[in-house]
Amino acid sequence: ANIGPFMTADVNEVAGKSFDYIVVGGGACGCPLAATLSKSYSVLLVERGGSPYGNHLIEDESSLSLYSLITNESSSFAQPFVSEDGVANYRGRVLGGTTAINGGFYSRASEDFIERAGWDGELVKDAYEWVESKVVFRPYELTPWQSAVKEALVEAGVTPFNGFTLEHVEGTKIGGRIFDGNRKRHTSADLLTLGNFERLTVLLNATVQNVIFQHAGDGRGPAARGIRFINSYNNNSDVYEVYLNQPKKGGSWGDVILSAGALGSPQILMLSGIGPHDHLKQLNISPLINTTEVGKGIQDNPSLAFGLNISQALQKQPPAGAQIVGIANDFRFIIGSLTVPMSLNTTIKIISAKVADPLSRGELRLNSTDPRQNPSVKFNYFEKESDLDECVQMARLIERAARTESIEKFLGRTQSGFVDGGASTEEELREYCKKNVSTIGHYHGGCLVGSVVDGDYKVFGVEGLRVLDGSTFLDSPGTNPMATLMMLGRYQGLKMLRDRHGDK
Ligand SMILES: Cc1cc2nc3c(=O)[nH]c(=O)nc-3n(C[C@H](O)[C@H](O)[C@H](O)COP(=O)(O)OP(=O)(O)OC[C@H]3O[C@@H](n4cnc5c(N)ncnc54)[C@H](O)[C@@H]3O)c2cc1C
Repeated sequence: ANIGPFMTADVNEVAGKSFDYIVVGGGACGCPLAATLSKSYSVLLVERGGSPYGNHLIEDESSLSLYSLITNESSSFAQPFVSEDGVANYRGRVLGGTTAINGGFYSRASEDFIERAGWDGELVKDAYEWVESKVVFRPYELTPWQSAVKEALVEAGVTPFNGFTLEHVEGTKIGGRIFDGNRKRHTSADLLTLGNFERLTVLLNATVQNVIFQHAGDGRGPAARGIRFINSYNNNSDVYEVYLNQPKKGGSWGDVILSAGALGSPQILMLSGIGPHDHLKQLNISPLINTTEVGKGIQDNPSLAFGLNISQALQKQPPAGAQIVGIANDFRFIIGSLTVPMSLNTTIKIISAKVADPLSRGELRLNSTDPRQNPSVKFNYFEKESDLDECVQMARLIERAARTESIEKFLGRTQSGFVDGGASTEEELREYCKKNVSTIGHYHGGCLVGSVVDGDYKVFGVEGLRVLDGSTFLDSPGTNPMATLMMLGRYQGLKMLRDRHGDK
């Protein structure tokens, strides 16, 4: 259902063909990028998963996170992975990427983030608005629970109350959502409908293995000329290729752009021979460029989830995302509440929060040369002592919010604290953080701007290859990242069109 004329899952329709641009990964960033480039050029978007359309586990807010009860590593649309730290996590494996499985809360980056990134403020604004015109909705009515959460956050000192805003401002706010008024999820895949159908091809169920390079021999680095991919879901070893179009006389080549996410893009670079050579040698991958920084700097925001003590009647309420979020303690903590599944027909209400700017960073390495398998990731939560100090303060904020009158009145019960009645000691909370650190999926980094890619997201040392997704971020933007990732796909697509038109 709803599969556009430009989508196919038949490899034979595209194998051996050439396109002006090849985008790898149809997630938050890849879809708006492919749609934008298709205005003037032929574009192939290759996605390892299937279509999100017609899948109620993706589309219905009342199925939020139900996938966590039924996933498997090799085929489900939410691919589970456990980091070496022992924390369970997910990555989208479907057109729409992680926007098809996330909490759906939408918030722009701060002006400060945009300035530090060196982006053009006007173009950023246009790009956000383009995204918002299609997939972002304002919750006109708060659910009774989210109303209580709003009161509780204000009572806990997360002030001022800012009403509805898409901006990253201190205090408590009603934010945008990718769930519409009928509680139906929209994903970044909807942005493809803003592209030019004549020039856009989307290939589903195809996992990209590596980039094909040509050695120009003119003193410049090797140049990307296409990609190799395999079928995601059958076990045959057939490998297919597609190529970049040869430019017309005097013209320039297009690019291969990796938008496979913080785990996928460093993985494909390494499988293409771009990474730390000593590591690639262990897997018998022929080295191309010794970029030791690939896979480095990957990071996740340490989070805590506090399960509220609720009645059996409330446990029957369906899953639901957040409408309210608090930005607390001088932007250091992001706090909100979700209703998440415990079993197929019961839910629990959690207050969860993340440390917004942790200092600890980790590393991604390959486990195998099979691109269908998860790479191994270690986030090194709390490697830096200050992140643990932050976690303790965040735990106290959560306890304070959980023990407000607003929450107790709504739930009709007194809430305890993380460790005891809510008066846990510093030492107890430190131990608690170490043992119970969790994630809200905002992991990023692995192909950082400045070390793996330049300011135009071009991979250092080679021609015609870019990375554009969360793997390029040093920090998670704003309240949460998807808004800025979708914006960036549009923004960078427009810049690439301008730069190339300028060439002509
Ligand atoms: C549980 C959870 C809840 C979240 N909640 C929110 C929220 O409420 N608000 C918010 O702003 N953010 C949220 N996020 C984060 C946000 O969704 C992600 O940061 C964002 O989607 C990442 O975008 P991306 O483009 O980097 O990667 P993705 O969106 O993950 O896209 C990568 C795409 O590449 C594809 N791919 C990977 N490897 C290959 C390959 N080899 N070949 C072909 N295709 C490939 C994948 O299948 C995927 O479609 C959440 C994340 C999680 C996990």
